Amino acid sequence: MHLVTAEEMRRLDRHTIDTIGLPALVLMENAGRAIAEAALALSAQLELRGGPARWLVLAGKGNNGGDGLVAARHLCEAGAETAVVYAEPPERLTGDAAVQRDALARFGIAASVCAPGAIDWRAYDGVIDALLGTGTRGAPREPYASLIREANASGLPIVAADIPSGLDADTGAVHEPCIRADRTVALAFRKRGLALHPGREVAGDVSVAPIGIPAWLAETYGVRAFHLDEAAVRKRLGIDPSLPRRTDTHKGTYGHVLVAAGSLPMAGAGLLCVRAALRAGCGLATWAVPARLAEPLLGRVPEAMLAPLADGGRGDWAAVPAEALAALCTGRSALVLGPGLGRFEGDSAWLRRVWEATAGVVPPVAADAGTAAAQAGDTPGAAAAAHAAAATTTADAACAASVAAQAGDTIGAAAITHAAAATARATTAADAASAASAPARAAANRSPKPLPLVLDADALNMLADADDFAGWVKRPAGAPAVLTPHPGEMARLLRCTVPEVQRDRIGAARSYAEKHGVYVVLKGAGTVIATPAGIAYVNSTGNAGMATGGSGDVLAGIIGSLLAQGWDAEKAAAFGVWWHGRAGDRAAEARMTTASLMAGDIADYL
Ligand SMILES: NC(=O)C1=CN([C@@H]2O[C@H](COP(=O)(O)OP(=O)(O)OC[C@H]3O[C@@H](n4cnc5c(N)ncnc54)[C@H](OP(=O)(O)O)[C@@H]3O)[C@@H](O)[C@H]2O)[C@@H](O)CC1
Ligand SMILES: [K+]
Repeated sequence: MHLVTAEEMRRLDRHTIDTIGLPALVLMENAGRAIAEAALALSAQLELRGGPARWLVLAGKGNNGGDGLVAARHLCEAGAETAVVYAEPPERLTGDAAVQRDALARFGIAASVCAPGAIDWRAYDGVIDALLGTGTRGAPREPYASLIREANASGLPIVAADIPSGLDADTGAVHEPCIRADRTVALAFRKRGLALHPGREVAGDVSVAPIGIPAWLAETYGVRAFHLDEAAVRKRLGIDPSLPRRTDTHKGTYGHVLVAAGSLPMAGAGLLCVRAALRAGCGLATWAVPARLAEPLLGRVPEAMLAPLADGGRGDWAAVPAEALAALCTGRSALVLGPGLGRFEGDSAWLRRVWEATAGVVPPVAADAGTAAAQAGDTPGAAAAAHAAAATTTADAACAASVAAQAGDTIGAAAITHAAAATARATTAADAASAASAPARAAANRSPKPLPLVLDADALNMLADADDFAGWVKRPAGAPAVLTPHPGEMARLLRCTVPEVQRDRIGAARSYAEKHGVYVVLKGAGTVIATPAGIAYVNSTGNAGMATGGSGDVLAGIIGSLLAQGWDAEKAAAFGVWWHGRAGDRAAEARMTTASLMAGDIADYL
């Protein structure tokens, strides 16, 4: 379940050898035996030409090579025809690998030193790659490089010892050349590079073989990265993926998510997000949209409630005051903000107001009455009143009034009626503002209730453009923020390049999460979830068919829904990602090709 770096692995090895007292040769013996067993299991599945399986072991000069030599002995003992090719003259092997070299010679196993083009690959049924392991630095040099290329070109099944040779064990970067394995037997712990893209694509089926290094040692040494598979979901996160429910529950038990998403050109993003939220189990979902979208969207998701926000007839968010949205948060248990939102003038400051309102902060009342009304909006009525005060048309004021009415805020509704009437009488906005400001000021004395927040898509771009983000209020424990960037958005947030993000995805997500006290879901093959405490998960589910428009909107809806159900952010983000990928896999299985997958299918297979 743990994912280790090469350096962490070295420390765990050393502790086992020096402190626990297990000789390194015992670990190597266990490693080699596990590799041989994986090879034999593979031969049993292959259609061999009658006789015993013929295995070729490619051995490097380090301990990875030593593992391969042990595997050769065990294969031989099990009756397989086995040969060894050393990448370098065997005299260069030292320490435990040299012990294995000598034992192998006494066993009578055929061994030779590689020479370009000398191997007749047709004489074998499979290859054990024991050339390079966690001691690799940079791209394989000659003669390793040629051996790797030839092995790949042979078309033979390859079992890699620990990692495919040429893979960066820490980052998942694939050097040129790199072994393309059918199976990888990870020794003691899965190396990070086996879980991260593109490394996991060259590793084939990965199994983890215990070799004598105790699993608990990883905790002792502070290993804080995890492979997110079903075992981790059950054991580490403590979640039963069937999400059983008690019978004596009702819709109020499962939270109420507010989704603020969609604009005229991207209304579908909101549709996908809110549908996914409902499929992910929240009791109620309200979909806040620019008012112009409300009518065309009526009935599209009958299970969700629509909350139109006065938009000056634009169909986007540019004219929707942050306070009007913040006001809708009252009585809701999580907010998802971003899918299909679009960008507009001053949107970073707009986002800050939503951020602070959902973190439970009331901005200081400004001197100007109109601004005060706009900023004090911590209850539906007050904010809607502020909105009405700012409204220049009767229609907008009426829309704001309906928000207040929906929220059941009678003071606010009265203020709005007043403000709307003022607007209708074509008096100035200042008149309307003063009508609204009294209840707004009264409301300012009541603190808004904080709630969890999911930021996706353009909300992340707004955040990236906020030069003052480091100074934004820290979120209280019950109101975490989960950010769901793709690599481009992550690069904008970190102010670096996409290749820099992709080179170290765990490092990128983790550094941002720790620095800003947020949860980061860095999307892409092997989605990384990082917590403010420095824990990271690398997801194992999902497929390339999910690289399609709307897939991220579905994920944001799932995570928001789980947060609304009261899950803590680490569980909501990690399980949400795993579930999203799992649903994508199930949806892909139902089609002829992953290429046919659409984001809506993912929501349907939750
Ligand atoms: N107790 C333990 O430690 C256990 C370890 N175990 C096993 O040991 C593995 C780690 O072993 P390791 O540390 O010896 O390193 P390994 O990967 O075999 O290679 C190092 C050699 O490669 C060379 N080399 C480096 N880069 C290169 C390049 N680009 N191109 C070409 N050559 C390159 C480098 O030579 P140098 O450059 O230093 O001259 C050095 O000689 C680990 O993955 C697991 O399989 C298990 O048995 C369990 C117990
Ligand atoms: K290897």
